[in-house]
Amino acid sequence: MKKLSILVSGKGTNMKHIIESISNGKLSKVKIDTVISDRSCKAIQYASKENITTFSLKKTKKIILSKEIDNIFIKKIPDIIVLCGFLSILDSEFCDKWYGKIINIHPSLLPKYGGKGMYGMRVHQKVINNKEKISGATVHYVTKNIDSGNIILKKSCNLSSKETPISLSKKISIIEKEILIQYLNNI
Ligand SMILES: Nc1nc2c(c(=O)[nH]1)N[C@@H](CN(C=O)c1ccc(C(=O)N[C@@H](CCC(=O)O)C(=O)O)cc1)CN2
Ligand SMILES: NCC(=O)N[C@@H]1O[C@H](COP(=O)([O-])[O-])[C@@H](O)[C@H]1O
Repeated sequence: MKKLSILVSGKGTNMKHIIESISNGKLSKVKIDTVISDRSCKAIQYASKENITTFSLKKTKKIILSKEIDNIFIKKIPDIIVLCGFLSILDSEFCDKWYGKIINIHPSLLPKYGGKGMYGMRVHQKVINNKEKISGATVHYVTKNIDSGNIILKKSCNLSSKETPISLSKKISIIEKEILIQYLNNI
C-alpha cells in the first residue's frame, strides 16, 4: 500500500476524487497519509473532517514553505506526493530531493499553457483566447522548472465553437480525475 501525501491550496476537487475513489474501491493501491496546504482552504477542512492528518501551512517564501513541507516528510515519509491545485512554487532543492515521487496534475496539454501564472481558469481563458481546437490535462513529474517535468500521462478534449472557460474547466476536470486515478492505479 503506497502512502500518499496530497498538497492543496483551494477547493480540493481532485483530492476529494482520490478520497472517494479509495472509499469506493476504484483506487486500491494507495492510502492518504497527509494533506498539506499552503493556506487556509476548503480542501484542508474537508480532509480534516475525513480524519486525515492535515497540516495547514502559511503561504511564504518558497524556500521556507518547501522546508516546512520537507520537515513533515522527514517524520511521515510519503511514497507519492500529489499536487492537487497546489499554487505555491516549490524550491529547487525540495524538487531535486523528491524527484520521481512528486507529481502534478495540470489543466492543459503541456508543454503548452504551463508555467508561472498558468493555473486554474487562467489556463482555460488563454486556450480559448488563442482559439485552440483542443485542450486537456497532463500528469507530470515535478521539477524546479514549473510544469516542465517529464510527462507521465495526458488526455485531450475538443473545444466547441461556443466553448467558455467554465465549460472547458468542467470538461478538463473530468479528464484530470480520469488520468489521476489511472496513474495512481498503475504505480
Ligand atoms: N517547482 C515547482 N513548483 C510547482 C510546480 C512545478 O511544476 N514545479 N507545479 C505547480 C502547479 N501549477 C500548475 O500546474 C502552478 C501553480 C501555481 C502557479 C503560479 O503562477 N502561482 C502564483 C501564485 C498563486 C497563488 O499563490 O495564489 C505565483 O507563483 O506567482 C503556476 C503553476 C505547483 N508548484
Ligand atoms: N496549475 C495547477 C492548476 O491549475 N490546478 C487546477 O486547479 C483546479 C482547482 O483545484 P482545487 O479544486 O483544488 O481548488 C484543478 O482542477 C486544476 O485544474
